[in-house]
Amino acid sequence: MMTLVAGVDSSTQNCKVVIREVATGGLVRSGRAGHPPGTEVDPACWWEALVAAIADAGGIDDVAALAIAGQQHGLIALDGAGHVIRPALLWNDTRSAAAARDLAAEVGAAAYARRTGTVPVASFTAAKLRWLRDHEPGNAARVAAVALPHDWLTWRLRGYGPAGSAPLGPDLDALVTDRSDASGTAYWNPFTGDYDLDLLELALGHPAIVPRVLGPAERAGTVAGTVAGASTVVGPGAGDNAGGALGLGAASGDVVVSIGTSGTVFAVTDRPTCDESGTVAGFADASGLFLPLIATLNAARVLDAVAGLLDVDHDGLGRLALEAPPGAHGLVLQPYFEGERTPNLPDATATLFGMTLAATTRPALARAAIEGMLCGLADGLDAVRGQGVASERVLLIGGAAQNAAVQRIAAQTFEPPVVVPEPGEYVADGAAVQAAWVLTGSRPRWPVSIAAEPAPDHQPVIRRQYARYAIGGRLSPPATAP
Ligand SMILES: Nc1ncnc2c1ncn2[C@@H]1O[C@H](COP(=O)(O)OP(=O)(O)O)[C@@H](O)[C@H]1O
Ligand SMILES: O=C(CO)[C@@H](O)[C@H](O)COP(=O)(O)O
Repeated sequence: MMTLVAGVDSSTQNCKVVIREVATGGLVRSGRAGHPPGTEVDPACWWEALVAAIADAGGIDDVAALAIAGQQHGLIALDGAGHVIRPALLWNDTRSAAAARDLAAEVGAAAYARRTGTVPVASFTAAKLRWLRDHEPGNAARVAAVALPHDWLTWRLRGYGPAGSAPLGPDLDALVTDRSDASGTAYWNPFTGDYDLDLLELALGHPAIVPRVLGPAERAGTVAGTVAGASTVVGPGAGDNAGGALGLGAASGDVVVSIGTSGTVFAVTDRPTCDESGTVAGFADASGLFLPLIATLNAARVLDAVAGLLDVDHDGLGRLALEAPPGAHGLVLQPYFEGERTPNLPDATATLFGMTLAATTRPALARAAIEGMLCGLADGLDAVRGQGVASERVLLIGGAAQNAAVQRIAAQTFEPPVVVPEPGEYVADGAAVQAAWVLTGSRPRWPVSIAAEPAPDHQPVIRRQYARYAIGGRLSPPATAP
């Protein structure tokens, strides 16, 4: 009989479940369910989506182990009885920008980076705790424990929750997490592997329980009968980007560029990084190593918005974009629709530059949208490379990576060769890899095939034009002059 494992990606827009065979990695079943929009979400919606996505995947009664990866940084504040105090503040909620600046100023940016590998920006959990202390002191005073989305879902799945609504009750000491998600809190130290609880207290104003950090293949427990039998082993889970790296089996020389709700650029390294400018976050990965990363707030949804404006679907947007030449006749979209995190401009809005009569066409706008989104990621790639990370190839994943025009324009924007793994849910796959690792004690190396390798076609005009309109300065000089 096949031994099956499940991996979950509780991402910003959806919950996705894959069920794979341990021996081969073959996909057996999958499911998904939607999440509500917005940057403030009741975690109960994520629990409902998890239950629905598991049901959509045919249930997990025949699954031997499961792990949950999820969107990073989101603040789930719990009271002493295990109740969620207020809707979670997500990674892309920028109301905590001033709180992040305050924390960085109080500790000193360089000292903060040396203690956590990161300098606070609005996305990080510590900044959200400080915002809570400053704006909702009554709620802040009630905080007994702080969890991230994947920690809380893992706790719920194991049977914990508010008294009366969960079989094992509100045991806050049973909360667990992993290194990768702990490293996104800005109160965990990737150099020592310990929490820096003075920083949590500085942010929140008082101590709180934090999830115990498990190793990459440590058991979190078992499912206690809510959606499955009692024998399904549960892994520690991971932040979604670390999950993606695990699912791809990213190795030295691979830089992953993910174009989902967030845009991210990251690589697995054997040494932690410490960027005192705060551009590159010095995260941990899900295999015991490290994950230097930059994230942008404006990625696939830039294309969703411009496709909507042009009244075309994603393929139509791609077709239009390829009708315009590289550089889109000088039209540049600086795509800060949601503010921006890299560069750190939380209050910015999007701007269209270079409008001439020749450039004011549907094809030029479609291309400018794709180029602008990719230029933000290319600047991030330079910053990651600036931390000494090798970049022999770019692995392009995430919803928008399936778009043929995005693939082709990526090969015109990034300098390293671009490869596109076969369409898949690599974050959920990484969680499934972890589940198999926890179950068997050895990390599986399931094959990942490459679906496309767009021909190298670097077009310096794209980044040169974009850089002309940069606000907040370039993140770092390009690796070679355009
Ligand atoms: N062919 C496509 N071209 C461009 N964008 C796409 C395409 N397919 C999906 N998307 C977009 O990708 C996003 C979802 O990507 P995904 O990586 O699943 O995101 P997340 O994990 O952040 O929820 C959505 O905004 C969706 O509209
Ligand atoms: O904030 C970050 C990484 O630091 C984001 O990457 C979130 O983890 C959300 O990811 P998606 O939902 O876009 O996959």
